[in-house]
Amino acid sequence: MDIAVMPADSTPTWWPSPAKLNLFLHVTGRYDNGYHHLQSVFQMLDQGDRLAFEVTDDSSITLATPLPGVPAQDNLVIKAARLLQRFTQCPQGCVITLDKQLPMGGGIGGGSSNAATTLVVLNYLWGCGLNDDALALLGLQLGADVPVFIYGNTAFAEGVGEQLTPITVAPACYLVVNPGVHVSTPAVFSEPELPRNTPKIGLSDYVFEKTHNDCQQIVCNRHPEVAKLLQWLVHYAPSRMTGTGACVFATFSNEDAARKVQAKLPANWSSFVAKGVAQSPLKRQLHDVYAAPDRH
Ligand SMILES: C[C@](O)(CO)[C@H](O)COP(=O)(O)OP(=O)(O)OC[C@H]1O[C@@H](n2ccc(N)nc2=O)[C@H](O)[C@@H]1O
Ligand SMILES: Nc1ncnc2c1ncn2[C@@H]1O[C@H](COP(=O)(O)OP(=O)(O)OP(=O)(O)O)[C@@H](O)[C@H]1O
Repeated sequence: MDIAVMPADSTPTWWPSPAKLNLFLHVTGRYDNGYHHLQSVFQMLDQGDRLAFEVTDDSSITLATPLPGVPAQDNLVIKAARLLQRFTQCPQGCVITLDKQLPMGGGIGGGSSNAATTLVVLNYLWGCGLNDDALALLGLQLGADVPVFIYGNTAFAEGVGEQLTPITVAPACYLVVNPGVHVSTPAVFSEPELPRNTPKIGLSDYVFEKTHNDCQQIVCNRHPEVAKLLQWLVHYAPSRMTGTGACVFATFSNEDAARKVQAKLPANWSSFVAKGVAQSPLKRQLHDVYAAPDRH
């Protein structure tokens, strides 16, 4: 899989829905409701899915491009649109087109990012007038990873992943590889052997080499293909699993180096190369739209 750079000027208007990586993931505790207290760096990427929205005068919300295996009412895009419509009592509806490029359930945030793009863009197109804080609170109802895509910054995260502070990390190009196994996020977080008391670090202490992913060992034990992929990749570059997997990323200083290793990958592992960005392409496009002199 090779993901094309998302165009910002094609017709219909496509809106980016970028992927993220968890550069590290420490589980530092557990809340009474079963959710875990995490520390992480969310790295925004310049690659991802894209969505288009056609506003309708009636209140119907339709997804023109259903995802195989995901009923429309469970699709986070539909859930996000309905949530915003209900919360703002918006009388309008929409037809949504989702161009799915990212592997699903890979720990790269596909569904959460789709939900965030839907909230951000419909807020604009429907003229709801909510600010990012309000949208992030709404998004949190859909998933712990939605707020970071609303704000759209590479960020140090705490809480369940919703307490976000922008962070500057070294520029890098990532080879993201999908080992092709499905890892259930709730299953990883309910594992008795999951380390749950990693000492907290400060934002300024973050160094890739001094951090880790607390979920990685458990996923490697349960899914040998992930362990095999990591062993293969670390031979070429610093590598780690993202989120609760199953995707793994290797870190390079430039695109050429990443593409050289991508060319050597065994054929059974799909992959894409992406640059780390400080601000998500969604936020950049939105900024341009709001800044345009002829916007209505
Ligand atoms: C692990 C990460 O991928 C890191 O980016 C995310 O925090 C997961 O975010 P997400 O997929 O949006 O997660 P949610 O849909 O909110 O939760 C899925 C499941 O993961 C577990 N979960 C999630 C986040 C968290 N801080 N603690 C948890 O224990 C819960 O069992 C929950 O039922
Ligand atoms: N628009 C969507 N895109 C992808 N998955 C969706 C979507 N809507 C609902 N889902 C469901 O959510 C599940 C998780 O998908 P997703 O791609 O968000 O996982 P992920 O990359 O592991 O996310 P995270 O890193 O946030 O945990 C899918 O298996 C699918 O059943």
